[in-house]
Amino acid sequence: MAAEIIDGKAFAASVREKVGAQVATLVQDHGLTPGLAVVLLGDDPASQVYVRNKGKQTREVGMHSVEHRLPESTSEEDLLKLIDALNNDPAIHGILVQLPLPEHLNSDLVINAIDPAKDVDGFHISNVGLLGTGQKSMVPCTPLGCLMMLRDYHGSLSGLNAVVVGRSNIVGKPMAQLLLGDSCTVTIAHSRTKDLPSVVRGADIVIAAVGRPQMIPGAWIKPGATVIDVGINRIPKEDGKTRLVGDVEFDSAVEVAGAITPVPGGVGPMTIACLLANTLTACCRANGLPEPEGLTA
Ligand SMILES: Nc1nc(=O)c2c([nH]1)NC[C@@H]1CN(c3ccc(C(=O)N[C@@H](CCC(=O)O)C(=O)O)cc3)C=[N+]21
Repeated sequence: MAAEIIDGKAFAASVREKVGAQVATLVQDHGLTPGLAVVLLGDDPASQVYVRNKGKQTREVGMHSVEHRLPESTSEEDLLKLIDALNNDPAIHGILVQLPLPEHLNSDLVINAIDPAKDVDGFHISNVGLLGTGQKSMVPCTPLGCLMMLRDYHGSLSGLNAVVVGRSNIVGKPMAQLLLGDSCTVTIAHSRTKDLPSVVRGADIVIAAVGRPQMIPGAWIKPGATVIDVGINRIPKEDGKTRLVGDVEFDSAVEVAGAITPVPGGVGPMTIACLLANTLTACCRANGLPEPEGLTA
């Protein structure tokens, strides 16, 4: 029997609706408008895709949106100056510096220059440490979106075997922390993992975040497992155009899994919705207000 399709696009719309409602309350009751600043250097194609949808959605939920597009050649000094200005701007509650940064910049240094309270990507070393020790933090958007969909589908995740394929700082590692926080038994697999198919076959939950198109076939999936496909890969079609595929071979996996997220329309839209949720959270915390409901980890 074919898997249930987890509709990330619809789920993201419901998250944005919640965000929008709580933003309206903030504006009305407290005269506060959450503000998000996105800093983009150069013209990385993946980042372009992301920015296109993001600015529009930020305004749609009633937030203040600022975009800083800088040349690829921007110096570290100039970028740090901009971050410092945004850190000190009371109208800005969230700062996102698009990754990857150009080669000549040290991304660790740049990310760690962001005020951790405004680090809506959750990439600052303080937020990484807080998440790793189970303390209140800003949680990276993609793993947060995956967690929301998993909780919605399963109810409790307690005791489930979760395999995260991919060990990046932006998805794999924080995803593993969140699943551990929800009492999953977590395995982080990667390119050097021995017998990856059998590791994946042990999973009740598979998080595919390797960045290799259609790498995980249905034959690796345990029947009935939940498959969350984080990959967004553009591959050529026969007609010379391109199409988006995930890290999972959808057509075979959908026949075996119990539930699966599609690409596009799965994790991607949830990432942007969670960025808006994090901006709202940052605004509430900055003003000593209660955490937004149903939008944090
Ligand atoms: N600091 C930082 N944080 C990020 O979160 C970040 C980043 N840098 N750099 C670039 C990547 C890329 N990324 C995407 C998010 C959503 C979609 C998305 O919504 N995709 C749609 C498809 C869009 C299309 O049709 O092309 C979908 O999956 O359905 C795509 C890509 C966030 N990124």
